[in-house]
Amino acid sequence: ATIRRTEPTAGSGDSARRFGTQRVLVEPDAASGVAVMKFKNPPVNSLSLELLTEFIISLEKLENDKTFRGVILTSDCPRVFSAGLDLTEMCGKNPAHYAEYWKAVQELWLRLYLSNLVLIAAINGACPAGGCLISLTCDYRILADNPKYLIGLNETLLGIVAPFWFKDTLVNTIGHRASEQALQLGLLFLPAEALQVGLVDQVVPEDQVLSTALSVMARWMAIPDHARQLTKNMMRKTTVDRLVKQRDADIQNFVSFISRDSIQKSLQMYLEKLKQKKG
Ligand SMILES: CCC/C=C/C(=O)SCCNC(=O)CCNC(=O)[C@H](O)C(C)(C)COP(=O)([O-])OP(=O)([O-])OC[C@H]1O[C@@H](n2cnc3c(N)ncnc32)[C@H](O)[C@@H]1OP(=O)([O-])[O-]
Repeated sequence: ATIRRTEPTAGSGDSARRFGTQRVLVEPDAASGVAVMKFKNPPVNSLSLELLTEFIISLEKLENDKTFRGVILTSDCPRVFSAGLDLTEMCGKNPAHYAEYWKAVQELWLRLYLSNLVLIAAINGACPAGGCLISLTCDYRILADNPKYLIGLNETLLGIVAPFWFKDTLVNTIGHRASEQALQLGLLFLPAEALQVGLVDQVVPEDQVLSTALSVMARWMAIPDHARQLTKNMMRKTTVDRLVKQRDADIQNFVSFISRDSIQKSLQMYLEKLKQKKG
């Protein structure tokens, strides 16, 4: 059954009113059935446990509200869509924390990848690693044309390995050979390169990212939901089932990998490098 929450929703006739949480702003438009969801976890929208949790709650709320058929994911932070998984959640913590964190990452991916909603990523900033993964779960990706807005699964550059379901999501989008290179080299693509390899569907001037997302959304919304949803399910369910079948093993695997001294050292060095870069 659908649980209605107390905050005003577009269904209550208050379509201009924002709702959401501290780190996930939701701008609903009841008339069109589209909500814009903006990540607001400054400075770089790293996917902390809090952001993941709030993201899952906001998504569930929209999924349960029949008013909404489409969601545009974008960033409220200037220049960054999302810096990916929060390195501080994976560094210097205990195994129980790593397990809880990883479960939340899995949960978000599982919900996004098979969402009944039309999801469009309006990528208005840098989009590495986990940020790229989120965009890859969407049905369509639009990237702002700015040479600073690199996108890709760069995990190997940090000395870590993208899990098999990150890999599957990439392979489903750009194919096996391109993924093989992109993953091993930890490639971060410039907008034109991302477009060429099929990592994004459109590159547009920065000030047109959201308006383009809205017009693309109109096209997707013109398709009967039922047929579109079943088709999406047909395309993606096998990939999702692979993780569902071995969720616990995947958590164990992550915990033992991330707890290794050598991995902790590389992550700490990477974080240090990020901090020094600032000065
Ligand atoms: C098996 C696991 C799979 C892993 C998947 C992943 O997603 S792994 C993730 C892989 N992700 C990456 O490789 C991306 C790493 N990040 C970047 O490349 C850049 O931050 C940027 C291009 C996103 C933005 O550039 P910019 O010049 O606008 O910003 P800036 O660089 O000056 O940073 C500002 C502050 O944010 C901090 N911080 C940054 N990222 C993270 C993070 N993920 N987490 C936590 N903190 C992070 C940074 O230290 C600094 O902190 P300070 O000094 O204020 O205390």
